[in-house]
Amino acid sequence: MSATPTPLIRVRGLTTRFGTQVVHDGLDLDVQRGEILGVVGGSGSGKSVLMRTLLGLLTPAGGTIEILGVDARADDPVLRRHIQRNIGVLFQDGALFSSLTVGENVQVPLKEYYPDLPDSLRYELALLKVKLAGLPAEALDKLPTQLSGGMRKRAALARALALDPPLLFLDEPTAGLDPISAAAFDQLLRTLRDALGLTVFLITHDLDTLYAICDRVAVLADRRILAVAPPPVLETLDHPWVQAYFNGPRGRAAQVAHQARPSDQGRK
Ligand SMILES: Nc1ncnc2c1ncn2[C@@H]1O[C@H](COP(=O)(O)OP(=O)(O)OP(=O)(O)O)[C@@H](O)[C@H]1O
Repeated sequence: MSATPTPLIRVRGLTTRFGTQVVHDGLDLDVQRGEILGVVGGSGSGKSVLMRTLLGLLTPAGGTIEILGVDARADDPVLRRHIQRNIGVLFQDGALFSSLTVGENVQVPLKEYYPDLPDSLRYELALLKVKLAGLPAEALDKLPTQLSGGMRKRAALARALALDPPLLFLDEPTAGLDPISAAAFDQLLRTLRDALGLTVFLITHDLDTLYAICDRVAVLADRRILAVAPPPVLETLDHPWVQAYFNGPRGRAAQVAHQARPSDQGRK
């Protein structure tokens, strides 16, 4: 009998609400080790609330959340710190400290978790992460305002990778990027996943991203996860939002573009 692999994220019966507004109602989700899981859903369907709840920034009304095999709702600071130490997060706006250089931004988590690390080593580690995120070494001494939007995303990614987390959360990383920068960012994520064995929870509206790099896509609709499957399977799902999203004009264009790029197929 073969053992079923333990998912890196396991959510059961999650309920979240703000006052009388129910955002999630009995939501279940598994994210498997090593996969890039895309999360899609209409505006206001609760994608960001889900991510913030998984990160422990919002308290749900009910349900269980396990992250890296640990009960993420346990009232235990040691467990909470273990989870925080092992996840990287890239919020939608990048959320870099504007008064710190890119290098100093990347060093923030290193300082927090390894305060005794010599400055020179911390600097070298920050440089490594900046290069890993595809930025030139010169970016290290720049302020976020001195970078383009795409470079800022990469700087935020470098900071998210500072502690070599096995699990990465990204909220719309390609929002606001031009199509070329967005495609380059997608490729970077895929390369990092392949090289570092990362598991990625990725909220996106970007259909190109879904087809180019996501192994599976979770559809958030009607307050729960309606389905989790590769995009070609979701295209056939009989649900009005899913049909409008995957088989609308933009969805069709992404499908055609994906079919024209056979290199995308081999990575699944
Ligand atoms: N802090 C909050 N207080 C009250 N309501 C909130 C709060 N955060 C989110 N909501 C509500 O929860 C619902 C889900 O919001 P959420 O930001 O998760 O949507 P989303 O799916 O990420 O949308 P989008 O794609 O537009 O970013 C919305 O109705 C929103 O107004």
